[in-house]
Amino acid sequence: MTELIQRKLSDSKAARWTALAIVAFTMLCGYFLTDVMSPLKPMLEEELAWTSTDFGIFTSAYGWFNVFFLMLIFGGMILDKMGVRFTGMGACCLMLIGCAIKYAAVAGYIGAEGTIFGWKSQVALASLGYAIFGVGVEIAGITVSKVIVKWFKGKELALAMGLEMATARIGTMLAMAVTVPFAKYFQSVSAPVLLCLIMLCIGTISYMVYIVMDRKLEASMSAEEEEKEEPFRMSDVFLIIKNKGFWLIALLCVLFYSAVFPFIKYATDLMVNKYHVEQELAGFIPSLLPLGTLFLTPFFGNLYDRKGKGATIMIIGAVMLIGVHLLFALPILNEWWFATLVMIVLGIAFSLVPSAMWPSVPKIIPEKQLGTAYALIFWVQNWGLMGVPALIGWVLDTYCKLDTTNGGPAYDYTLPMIIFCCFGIVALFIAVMLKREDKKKGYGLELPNIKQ
Ligand SMILES: C[C@H](N)C(=O)N[C@@H](CCCCN)C(=O)O
Repeated sequence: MTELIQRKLSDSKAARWTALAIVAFTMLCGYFLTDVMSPLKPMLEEELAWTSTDFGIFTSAYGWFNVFFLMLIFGGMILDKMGVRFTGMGACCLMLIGCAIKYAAVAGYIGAEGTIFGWKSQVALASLGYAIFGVGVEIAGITVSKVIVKWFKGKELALAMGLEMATARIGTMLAMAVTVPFAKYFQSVSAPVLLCLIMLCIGTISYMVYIVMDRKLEASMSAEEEEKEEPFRMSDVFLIIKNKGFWLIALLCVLFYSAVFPFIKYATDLMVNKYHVEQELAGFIPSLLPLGTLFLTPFFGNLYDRKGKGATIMIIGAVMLIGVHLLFALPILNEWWFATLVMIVLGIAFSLVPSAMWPSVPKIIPEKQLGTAYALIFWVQNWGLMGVPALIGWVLDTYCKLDTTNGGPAYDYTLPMIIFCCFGIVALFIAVMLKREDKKKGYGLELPNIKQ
């Protein structure tokens, strides 16, 4: 007797890891452009006469449309209604359009003279481009999360998410490492943005290849499986926001990421002011952080897949975060090697929490609502990513300025570090509540992701 066993495409190891590699590459290209302008700040000031305020306006533009126009939330709903193929391509197009506008502005093809709303036209147009790109890359982020759940649910879900984050962080590291030499080689501050545009085109082509795989995956799913998938309804949004577990994850996300991403923006300055590291070498110590997460995020993801303990991993990460910021705040061991050790511990914490947090969302929210749920979490997180750097900047200017003999600005970083530490304390409290909620509701956060 022959038994017909229908195998889904995602049951093939080669197929699902190939799908992951393709979409992770698209994210690498997106993360590259996200951070490409940071190392260029001095060149923008010298060559294009940008001020720090111009740079601040430009940097904050990333979140404008996502936060104030709720573009991310609409993106999540479109994702759940229209699927990963349509939304992913839409996100790639937005990234391309945004990057093209940004390049045209920085290269001086548009807005070279005059002002818009009192801002230099060039700054305003580059910001507009970055704001459009910000919508694209964030929607791409939630789409790729849903893609990974589609292929890896019940399998190596956390490892796959960890590898995707690690690949994306290569984009961040490339931005830090190659941008300035590239701009200097071509003697043009806009050359790295053009490189990003080319990379984004390749990233978009790579997503088109994924679309072909996605069609094949769906064709390989049994009719029964497809029928089980009910369509997304607007009322589902209320089901998500009524879910306590969802809010605990969203709060943990905004608190945790607010204590890491904005900290990185000030970390070089902290190394100079507190640990007396030379300006030229000061960026090296914070750069260890993304480097460490490259290896550790997939490692902890794999651990979560096989052994479980997701809620416990998040608690440990939050405890480490508190310890790190406390050590940076205390007036002890103001030595570069001590700062390096503490930064390595932060790298471990920054691998622990994301490796457990993102793969835990599908355990709390049904798959058909996942796009909207990830979008809502990103939206809450974007408030922190936008507001906290501004808060720390204001605190530094208002309360932490020191008198110097050489006339240059110097800061006492104790208060900002205490603020970061407080985010960690509240994050720990939320992580403990999440573990209790998991026990009550049986989400399975402490269980392995791989079903035997
Ligand atoms: C900045 C962005 N909103 C974000 O949170 N990115 C996360 C990765 C989230 C996707 C997980 N599949 C990050 O840690 O970079």
